[in-house]
Amino acid sequence: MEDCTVNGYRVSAGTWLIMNLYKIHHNPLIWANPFEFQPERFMTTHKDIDERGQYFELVPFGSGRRMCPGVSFSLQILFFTLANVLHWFEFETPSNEAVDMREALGITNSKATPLEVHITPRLPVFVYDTTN
Ligand code: HEM
Repeated sequence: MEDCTVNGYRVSAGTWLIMNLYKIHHNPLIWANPFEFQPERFMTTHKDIDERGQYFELVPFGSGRRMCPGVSFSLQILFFTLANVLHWFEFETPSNEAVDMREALGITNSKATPLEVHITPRLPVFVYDTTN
């Protein structure tokens, strides 16, 4: 290990660096309306961005040698679970009001207000019978 200079900043050997992912993921130079929940941006303006640590604008799993080893597992399970839940159930807010997508401050990302939803089966009843 040795001292180095990154972007004009002198960093002494042994310094602990903690990335501010919140700032990176809300950079208005990269993300238009960074505080708006716009998942469609990943199908339009940012459709070619990859979340596996190669594009430093979006690094939810970190990057490099210490990045999350659960990345492939997580991406498969997330899509699989979400697709299943949406296929099996209908989701509605109590009076069909819009979901408040504001965030609360914290180490992990959580909603500012609790999510209230009514969940109803959308398939014929016999499909949910796991004893068959
Ligand atoms: C959506 C789900 C997940 C997200 C967003 C996530 C995110 C992260 C992030 C940001 C790091 C730190 C990477 C770094 O220091 O650069 C990390 C580390 C780690 N993650 Fe995940 N993770 C997820 C799921 C999982 C799962 C399912 C597993 C295990 C089955 C896992 C195991 C680990 C381990 C062991 C580390 C430490 C790696 C190291 O320090 O060398 N993660 N994860």
